[in-house]
Amino acid sequence: MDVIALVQRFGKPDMFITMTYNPTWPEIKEHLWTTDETQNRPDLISRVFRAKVEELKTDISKRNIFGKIVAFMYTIEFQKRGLSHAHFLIILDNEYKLLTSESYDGITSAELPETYLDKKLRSLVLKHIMHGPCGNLNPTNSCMKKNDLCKFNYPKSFAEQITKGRDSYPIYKRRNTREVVKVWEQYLDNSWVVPYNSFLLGKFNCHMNVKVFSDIKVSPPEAAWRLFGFSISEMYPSIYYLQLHLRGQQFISFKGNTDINTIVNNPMIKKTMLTEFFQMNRIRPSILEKEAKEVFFERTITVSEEDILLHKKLNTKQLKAYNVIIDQVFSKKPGAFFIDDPGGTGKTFLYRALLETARSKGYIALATATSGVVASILPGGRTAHSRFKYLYTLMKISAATSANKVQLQV
Ligand SMILES: Nc1ncnc2c1ncn2[C@@H]1O[C@H](COP(=O)(O)OP(=O)(O)OP(=O)(O)O)[C@@H](O)[C@H]1O
Repeated sequence: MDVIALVQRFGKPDMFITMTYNPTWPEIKEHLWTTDETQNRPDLISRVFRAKVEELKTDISKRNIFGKIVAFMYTIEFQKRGLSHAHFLIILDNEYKLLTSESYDGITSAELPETYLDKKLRSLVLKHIMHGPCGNLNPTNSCMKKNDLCKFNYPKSFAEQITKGRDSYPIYKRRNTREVVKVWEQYLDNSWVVPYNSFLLGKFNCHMNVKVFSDIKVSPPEAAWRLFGFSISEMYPSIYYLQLHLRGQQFISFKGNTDINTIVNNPMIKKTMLTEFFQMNRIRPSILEKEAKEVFFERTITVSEEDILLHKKLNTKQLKAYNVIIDQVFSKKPGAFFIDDPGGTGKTFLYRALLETARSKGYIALATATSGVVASILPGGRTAHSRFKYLYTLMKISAATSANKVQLQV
């Protein structure tokens, strides 16, 4: 989402750089103990790799090696076997955009450097930059898909000059010089060279893939979408990051020429999104609101026509219990009653009559049971743990005490 926000503000990225750590970096080698192996020193690898990433970041964002930038972002990823790599996305300032495929040539190359020109660079390309090999030369390479093709489309076709592909991504200049180099016991030519930047490869001495796509054109629907200024992302509910701070230690912004007293006396500087979030939670009567909902729920339980007549149908024993309980309820004195009789003798029938009588007179009658099945046969019934938010601790319960109990509270 953050990257989309950057793209929305500054436009599409111009360059994509992947830097992979090199276990043979001198900074790693010289700090290994004689008994150490690189793979056993993730602490050292991480520190050195971080230093390299920081240096690359400085090259890009402060030394402006590709020109002035308006935005960049990077992520660090770790392959399963631990190879750390950093992906950088760079958005160049309009003035520095590379608007023709030809102008990419100065930034990236996808050919073997000529031996006599730069021996060191050539050895680095052979060491870090050659892809795979894959395909017939090495069918089990990790880039091979099920259809026996390389997912990065290597070996690439030869090209006399840099051109734009059908998808408007560049087809890099990879001339067929007939020159082959022996890498990983295979003879490889320019079709296996991953696009690289000579300066960065020379400086960082590691796998460093540099792709440029300033020139990528947008499709007509995308162009129209952007011209209309339609939003390219939305999320519901919205998520905001709140900047955390201690009490009274929030960042404030003010104009340099503002009098300090004016700043200090401005009531707005005491407010931040975080303080207002706390304030909102203080004001919002969330607990009261919940309670009000519960009361509303209980008061609006509909009593069926059948239940309204129940008290008139009670048998002698039921009526006796009914009268005792109802008298107690309407006398507004507390009381507790335990109804017991064999199954099917009319206990639930009695409870429903009691609930109806109390509710029809405007009382709140809570019907709870220890099991959901029993609760479901009582009008407005709920399990006791749900209604009263009991916290149960698991323990061994004897058969006698596990029988379902019904509780009516008025
Ligand atoms: N006074 C009554 N008049 C008509 N039908 C009744 C009366 N009392 C109970 N019944 C009916 O008898 C059946 C069993 O009653 P009820 O379900 O209330 O028993 P119970 O004691 O709660 O049973 P259990 O303990 O198994 O849950 C129900 O169909 C109920 O409608």
